[in-house]
Amino acid sequence: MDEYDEMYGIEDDFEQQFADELEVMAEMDSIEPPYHGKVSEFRNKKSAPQTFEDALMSGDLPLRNPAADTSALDTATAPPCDGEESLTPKAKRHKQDVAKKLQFDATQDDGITPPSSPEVYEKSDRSRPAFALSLSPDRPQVAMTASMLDISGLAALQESPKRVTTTARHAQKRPPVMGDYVTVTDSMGNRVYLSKKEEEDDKVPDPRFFRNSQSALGLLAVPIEVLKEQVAEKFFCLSTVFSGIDPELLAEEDTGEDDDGAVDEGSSSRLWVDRFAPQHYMELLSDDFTNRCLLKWLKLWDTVVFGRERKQRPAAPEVRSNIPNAHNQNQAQRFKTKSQITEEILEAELDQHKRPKYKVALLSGPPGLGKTTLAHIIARHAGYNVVEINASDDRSAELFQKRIDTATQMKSVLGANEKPNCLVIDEIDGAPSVSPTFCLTKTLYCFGQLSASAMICNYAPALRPLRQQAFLLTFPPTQPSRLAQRLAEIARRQGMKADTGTLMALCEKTDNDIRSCINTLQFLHGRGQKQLDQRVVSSMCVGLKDQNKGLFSLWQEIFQLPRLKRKRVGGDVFGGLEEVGFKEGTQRLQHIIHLASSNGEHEKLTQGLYDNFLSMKLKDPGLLGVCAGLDWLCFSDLMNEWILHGQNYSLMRYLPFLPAAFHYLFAANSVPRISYPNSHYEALTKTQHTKNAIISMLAEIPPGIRSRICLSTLCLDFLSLLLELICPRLRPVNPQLYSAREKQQLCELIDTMINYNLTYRQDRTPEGQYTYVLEPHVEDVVRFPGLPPRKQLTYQVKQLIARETELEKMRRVEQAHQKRNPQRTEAVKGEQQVKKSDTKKQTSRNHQQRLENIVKQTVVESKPELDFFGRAIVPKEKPAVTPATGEDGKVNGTLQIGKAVGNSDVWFRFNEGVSNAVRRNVYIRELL
Ligand SMILES: Nc1ncnc2c1ncn2[C@@H]1O[C@H](COP(=O)(O)OP(=O)(O)OP(=O)(O)O)[C@@H](O)[C@H]1O
Repeated sequence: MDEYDEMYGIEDDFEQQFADELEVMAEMDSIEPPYHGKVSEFRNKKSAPQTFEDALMSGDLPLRNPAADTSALDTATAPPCDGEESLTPKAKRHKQDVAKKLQFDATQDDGITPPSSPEVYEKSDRSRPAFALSLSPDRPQVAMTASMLDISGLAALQESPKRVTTTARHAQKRPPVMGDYVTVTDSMGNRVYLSKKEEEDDKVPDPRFFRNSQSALGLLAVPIEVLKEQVAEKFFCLSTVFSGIDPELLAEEDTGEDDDGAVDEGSSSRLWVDRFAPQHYMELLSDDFTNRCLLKWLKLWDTVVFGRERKQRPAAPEVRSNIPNAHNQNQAQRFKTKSQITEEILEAELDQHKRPKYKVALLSGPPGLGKTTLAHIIARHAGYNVVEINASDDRSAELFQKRIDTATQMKSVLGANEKPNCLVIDEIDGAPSVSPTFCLTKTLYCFGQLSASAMICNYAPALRPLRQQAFLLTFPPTQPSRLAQRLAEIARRQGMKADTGTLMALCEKTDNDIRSCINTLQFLHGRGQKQLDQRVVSSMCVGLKDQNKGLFSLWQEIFQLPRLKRKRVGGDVFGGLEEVGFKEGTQRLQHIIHLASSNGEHEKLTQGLYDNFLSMKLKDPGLLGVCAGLDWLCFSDLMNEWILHGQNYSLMRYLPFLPAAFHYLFAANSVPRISYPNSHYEALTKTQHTKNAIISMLAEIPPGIRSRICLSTLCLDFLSLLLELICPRLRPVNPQLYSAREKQQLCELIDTMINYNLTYRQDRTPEGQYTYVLEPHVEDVVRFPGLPPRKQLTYQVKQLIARETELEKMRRVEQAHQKRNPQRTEAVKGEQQVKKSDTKKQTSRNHQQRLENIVKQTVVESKPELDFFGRAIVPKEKPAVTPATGEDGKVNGTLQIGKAVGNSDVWFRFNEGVSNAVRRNVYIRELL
């Protein structure tokens, strides 16, 4: 308890307050040998009395094993010495007790209180530190081990390599303003503060002890570094247990030294892929062109992100000077390298905001080539803060979108991360299917000026829309020589011996997968394999991530003999297995089965085999191979059916044998030309189309007929005959000109067509010609494509049939309607007639009015009738009729024009002129 506490009567209840924490920390450390005591045990244990001389001696004594030397220090109270390791926290003593028990009389029984701080963390061969403590010049100087003075955390200093001296000269009544100090209370209760002075020491102090003693808050009994190491060790032990690597062997490995002779303990437990991961651009193994392109694309953002103007690329003068004329310039333009073209595209395509046209870069390629590593290194290299999202982690589109928004719209404002973000979306092919397309497409338009984005994926069809908007970079395989060189370096640093040939074989085995190669090396090293040879590598079963080849390469491998064995196999497709020998044959079989099973797309694979096997170069005049292949296809089809019907998926293991059989039947030396299989899709579409046509035809057939035909009967027996029936010989003239027999034939045709729900519909060909097609289009069901129909009706006949069919349908509908509702029909008929007559009257009235007007306006000039010689003819006497004169004395027009015009039921108007219209004789009686 210090002065402050004494003044205010505050009890030092640290132990009570933090008892639980101390307990937990003590338990955590209790597993560490050799101290197993818990805090509670220490609390209950009374420290053995220790004389000051003892303490002095123990401080000056060379370090001993406390177990062996129990006399010097009680095990419970003694600080851990070299040769022992204890992380167990010891009970913290009340400072007051310590102070009170601290006697400077050598004869006093009350010894120095054992240190409360247990921080002895690791084995050390450092000499035990000691303090020279002088209270006052007139008192004898005393030297004591730090372990004896456990005051205010001083105990921690005991492990410090630095020697700390406190002298009475520095004894002050108040705590010194500067520097560290020790508080000392004598038996009289006087408290003084002693400044601490460090003695020179050659050894560099371990920062963790230093920190713990001086700047730590004392919240942790064990420094965080030690805890981290312990966690790392435990994690490593667990990971090795799960991965099957003997931890003891790896422990051995951990003690091994690299060429520098020093081993970083933390790094020994790490995976080699992490340990030897490249840190700089120059350490990348990926193709230089790809690296440069990505860097260049990222640098395009510099103008908007960092405000740096882009340097204009100087023209290549030497190239130009070498080109004498325009023709050669054109040639040079034409023969630009791929890198030149891509770089020019990258330079040219900036939008109006000076941003690259493609806002995202999409890196694709087989696994383990270092795509993610490249994205990280390039982004860091270009001055960005890398924000990585693993798209396969977020299975919902919303979450994925949220993460992207956070990464693109937020920016760290603290510390070293105060840089613009570069969003790296790893495994984008594993994102929820809608996410990549929609979320990212959306994001592309929202991209602020602070973000660029790189996406890493393998191959996924879901990414097709995204590919159109992204700067695409396809990773070529890593060069085996470069990879082997890197592997050799890693092996050398780990003390493994491996020649280049072996490492090249490893590269080939893993398809140049960096991750797989390094992991294999570590695995072999962990098993104690310090010398690698080809035999070891070839006998290894190397696990590869996503090792499935594309369908095309798979078909190619099936139809092509492996390169090494080509000469020996020859062209005999049946004798291949015998000739190459059982072993090689088995290997090929295994290889193809493995490829087919890892691909998983059995259906598509089989379709490819089916579509392509006949176009292979076969030396098989008897077609025995073809028959065998078809047998295998049937077998596979049946198997598939059984699997799906019976849900017996254990049979699926037999499916990859079909590709293996095809390999032995049809594989040849030449490179096969494989086309993507679409016959199945075409057949499926056609079947669907045909079914739809038949179903729509059957749907409208009257029940009386429908009951006698079903789908299969219609297709197999009936339809071809029906199509013959509906093509009678009809003259392409007006049906009114048909003879009675022809009319009868037409009636029957219309009847048949309606009964089988067939008609002709006008259509337009792509060339723009009008034509009539049968509706539903059932002709395709029974006719082979490309063959002309046996009988063909003319356009006019089809038009006639279509029209008559429609009319007949309407008539039938009306009849049916009438039959169903005769009274209502009568009433409607009556109404219609009344309406008709009304309309007629109305019409005639209108006409009458118009005619009357015309008649009124007509001025009939009465000219005297003249004879041949121009003499007036005297009219014969007529019966005396009172001339109907109007009130105005004019002669009535009706009388003069006659009844025919004014009051007749029939009237016409004559239009002068010429007409080419078809003329017909119309009798008045027909009009009445
Ligand atoms: N030049 C190199 N030297 C050593 N190790 C490397 C090198 N390049 C990559 N690696 C290591 O290889 C491993 C695979 O790299 P990375 O994850 O970048 O590949 P990837 O192409 O993204 O693979 P995936 O498609 O499976 O995600 C990483 O652990 C990385 O540390």
